[in-house]
This record gives sequence, structure tokens and C-alpha cells, in this order.
Amino acid sequence: MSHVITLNAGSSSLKFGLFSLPSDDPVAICTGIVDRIGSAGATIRAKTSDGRTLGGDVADGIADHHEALNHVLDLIIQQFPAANIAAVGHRIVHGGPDHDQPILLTPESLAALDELSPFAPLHQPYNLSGVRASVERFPDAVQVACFDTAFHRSHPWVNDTFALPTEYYDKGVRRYGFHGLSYEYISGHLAKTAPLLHGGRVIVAHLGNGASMCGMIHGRSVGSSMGFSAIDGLPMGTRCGQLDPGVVLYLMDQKGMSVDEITELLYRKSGLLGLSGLSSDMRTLEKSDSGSARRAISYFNFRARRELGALAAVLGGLDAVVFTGGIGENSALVRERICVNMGWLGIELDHDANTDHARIISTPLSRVQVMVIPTNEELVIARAAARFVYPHMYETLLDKASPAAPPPADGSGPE
Ligand SMILES: Nc1ncnc2c1ncn2[C@@H]1O[C@H](COP(=O)(O)OP(=O)(O)O)[C@@H](O)[C@H]1O
Ligand SMILES: CC(=O)OP(=O)(O)O
Ligand SMILES: [Mg+2]
Repeated sequence: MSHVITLNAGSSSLKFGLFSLPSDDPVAICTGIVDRIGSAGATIRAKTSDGRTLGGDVADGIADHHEALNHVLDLIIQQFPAANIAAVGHRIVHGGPDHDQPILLTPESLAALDELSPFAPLHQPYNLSGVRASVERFPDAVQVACFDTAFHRSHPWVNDTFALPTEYYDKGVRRYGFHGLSYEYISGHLAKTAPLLHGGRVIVAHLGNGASMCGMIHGRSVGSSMGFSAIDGLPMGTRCGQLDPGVVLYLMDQKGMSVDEITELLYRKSGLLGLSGLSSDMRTLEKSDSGSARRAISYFNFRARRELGALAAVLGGLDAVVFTGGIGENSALVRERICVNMGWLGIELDHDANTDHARIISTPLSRVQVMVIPTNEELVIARAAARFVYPHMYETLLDKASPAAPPPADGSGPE
């Protein structure tokens, strides 16, 4: 049987998965993460489908993604010597304006994606270095790129543009939207488990270390809180979220800050970390009784409520809200605070169901159904890679999972 490796490289982490490809849907055999690449305290941790925990601290550290990948592959080869790697699927954060589907990676497509690195400096170069390292280790495997931006290419023009002179749009200065693999998973999951809601107006809140929201009609994205870069929209672990561009001009002009300094500030020192002065991790903030931790959580929830209302307006109403991502799946407090006093929008949260992390956390009478659905970006990548390995076998599966074309969103269609 053939196998697929999935790779999701962040600036200091590398998430990975090993999937087998039986005839119906890829099956995860092992998933894990290499953390703190390039700094002290590097770890590699993985879980297998038969309940084993693998890996541990890496005493000498891990210098870069190339080395991280070698650790991952050593672990996979040691633990699963019979694995026959036919494909490696990569999460590539930026696919530019044209890619609305996964593609096969070739030297030419890789070079073209490299040109998008300035659009996503803290993601794209690491994604692509994961590709290069895996080409070296698996020269015979198919390498597949799965884009975080692809799911949002169905945006109507008004949600895709800024009010800049149009030449900037033509040069690629657009609202791309990200976390598309997660949204694709949720959309497919709803299509299977709640087809009526899938056919309606849904807001998915992907709240993790990176956070965004997506408004969907008929399972397709019509709007997203992230824009040109993965800094926009909601505040995140270390990213500021929506910011008046005047702040950036002020920092450059009046404070003499360089591009690198501002990049560091907006991507790595802001968000929950910047506001709390304590941590980027919601778990730590929830446990803290410091005022700054409470304020950071309040800001996070406030902006999420604002975005929820804005997207509901874009969708022309709301049928369901889905929480996902590390915070969305695990923080009853954040879900409660985002949904509180949202009766005007039709949201009535069931306090006990929310505390119990039930799948449906709204009351039976709530007009809007509120759900918690764990995301699975790795499965979306594995499915895409499988499609290139066994086109005939997986084509049908993906057609079933992929949503039908939506009618234009009321009032927000191309103008
Ligand atoms: N039990 C929990 N309660 C609250 N927040 C949590 C919990 N578990 C994880 N998180 C939050 O989720 C974040 C990680 O989310 P995740 O979606 O895995 O992030 P990413 O994929 O962007 O690295 C953590 O940084 C933390 O803020
Ligand atoms: C696009 C993005 O923000 O990704 P992540 O959440 O993995 O940082
Ligand atoms: Mg993520």
C-alpha cells in the first residue's frame, strides 16, 4: 500500500503526518510536530494511531527546517519501515491570485512560488524549504502543494480588493485570505454531517496561534478576516491583527523604526503576547489572574465578536457558527465570551454543553447552531496528495466532499 507524508512548516515548527492510502479515504498512522526549530529546547513529538507517543527533546537542538525534516523522516523510517512514500503533500501558505486548487510541484512552480515569499515572509520561505528538503530525501515521490489561499479564491471582487488605485490590485496587492485548508476541511465535514447548514450561511472561527474567520455560503468562502498578509484581522498569539496603516507610517517616520523592526513588532511581539506582556498562549492567560492577561483575552474576544457581526452582515444573516483551532476547540471561556449577548443575531449558547466541549454548544431553540469541530488540515493535504497518486480512486471521493458552486452572496457579488 502507498503512503503519503504531509508537511506543514511554520517559522519555528514543522507539523507532519504519515497517512496510508486505502481505497476510500487517507488514514492517519502518525501525526506530530517538531517545535522550536532554530532555538534552544527543540522537541519532536508524535502520536500514532495505535496510541503510542514518540519522540522527545532533541538535546543538540535543530538548526533549520532541513534538519527538522531529517529528524521527522528518521522517526518515520524507524517506526514504520514498511511505509512506501508515494507523495509528500505540503501546506504552502501563499498560492497567489490564481491557484484555487492544489498543484504538482516542479522546479518551475517552486520558483514561481518563491516569488510570493515577500507576500508571506514568515511562512512561505519555510514552507518552500520543507519542499526542497523533501525533494532531496524522496526524489521519486510526487510533491504536492496545497495552498492556504486557494479556498478563498471564490471571494467576490469587493472582498478581494483594497480601495487603492487598481494598478496595485493588478500587482497582487489583494485580500488573499488564509487558513484555507482548515476551512476546506470544515466545509467538507459540514457537507457530510450537516448538509442543510452547509448549504446555508456559516461563519467558521479558526482560532489558534494564528486566527481568522471565514464567512461561507454553500460551503464556499465569500469573505475572510485575513487579507493581504497573515497579520490582518483578528489578534493572534503574537500578531496584532487589524491595524490602522497610519500606525506603521508613524513608527517609520516618527520613531525611525526599520522594516525589520516593524515586522518583528507586528508578527512576533504583538497580539496576546504584546497585550499581556506574559504569554502568547491562551492557556497561560486563562490561568493568570493578572489584569493585563484579562485585558488581552478581552481584546481577543471583542475583536472576534466584531468580526462575527461584520461577516454575518456580509452573508446577509447567519445559520451556523463553527469554532475550530487550538483556542476554538478547547477554550470554553473564549467561546462563551464571543457568543454572549448575541441573541440579536440568533445565537443562544448552551452553557453546560459549551463547558463540556460538546459538538453542538447552542440551545435546541437557538436560531443559529453553534458547533465545535476539530480541524484537520493534514487530512486535507493527504487527500490532495492522494488524488495525484491515485487519480481515479480519489477523484470521486473529492468530488463528493467538494461543495457545489454557491449562488452569488446577496449584495456582495462582483460589481
Ligand atoms: N486547552 C486550551 N485552552 C485554551 N487555549 C488553548 C488550549 N489548547 C490550546 N490552546 C491555544 O491554541 C493555540 C494553538 O493552536 P493551534 O491551532 O494548534 O495553532 P497553530 O496551528 O496556529 O500553531 C495555543 O497557542 C493556545 O493559545
Ligand atoms: C496563515 C497562518 O496564520 O497560519 P498559522 O496559523 O499556521 O500561523
Ligand atoms: Mg495553524
